[in-house]
Amino acid sequence: MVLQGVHAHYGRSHVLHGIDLALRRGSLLALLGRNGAGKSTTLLSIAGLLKPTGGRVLLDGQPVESQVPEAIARRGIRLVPQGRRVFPSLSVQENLSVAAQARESGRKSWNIERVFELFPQLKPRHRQRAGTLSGGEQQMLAIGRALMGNPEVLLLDEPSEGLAPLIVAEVAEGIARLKAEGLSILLVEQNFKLAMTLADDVVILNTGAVALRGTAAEVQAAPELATAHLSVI
Ligand SMILES: Nc1ncnc2c1ncn2[C@@H]1O[C@H](COP(=O)(O)OP(=O)(O)OP(=O)(O)O)[C@@H](O)[C@H]1O
Repeated sequence: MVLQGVHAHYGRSHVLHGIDLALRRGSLLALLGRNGAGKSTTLLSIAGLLKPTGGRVLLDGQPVESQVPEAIARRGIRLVPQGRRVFPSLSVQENLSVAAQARESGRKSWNIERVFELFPQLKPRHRQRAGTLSGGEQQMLAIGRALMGNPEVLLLDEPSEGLAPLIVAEVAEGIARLKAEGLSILLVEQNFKLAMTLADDVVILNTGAVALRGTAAEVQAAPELATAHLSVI
């Protein structure tokens, strides 16, 4: 997936100023930056929930930026939004089954059992209402819902937010497995260390523009160049 010069506005407020990035197939790109840098807006623009006001979003070389969100999802781009947003009054199983969508992807298709293999602690809770799950379980369920659409590209918006370190490690383990299976993942994170354990490539935004880009190895070699643009060290 490639973004070429993507601009976005909220009303008159111009928040993305020509974002270029390339997510290589089967890799994980960490999109970092301070609060308000434009990370969530970038994900919303890719998913079609906020229409870009300029530029292109290409999936396998085909532009998708003018399509409606449902069509973009069917093309294989799925967003796990910030704050999870599972259906609180539906059970775990119902949350997953309503999200199921067959899609020709050339890889093993997702079903509820496979989601439970990825995140085993969801299985004993399959009848429990999603609103009563812990934050970590809700995050796992939100990722599972996206997987039920058999995506090629997963957009993850701060999956570690508000979770205890042990739970963060479990979610991260699941994300690493998805990458190993060949999914392409765009990960927005405030947790720099976590992002660096998962990333192949890094893009850092500052006030709606790319401030730094490189491979994870390049950023690891000179982390101060990255952390200068972040709130946390
Ligand atoms: N619905 C909205 N209406 C108007 N302005 C918005 C809206 N959502 C975000 N913004 C503004 O757009 C800019 C980018 O916000 P965005 O949420 O993309 O940042 P972010 O990097 O994801 O930060 P955070 O970590 O706080 O979510 C900020 O200046 C923010 O105040």
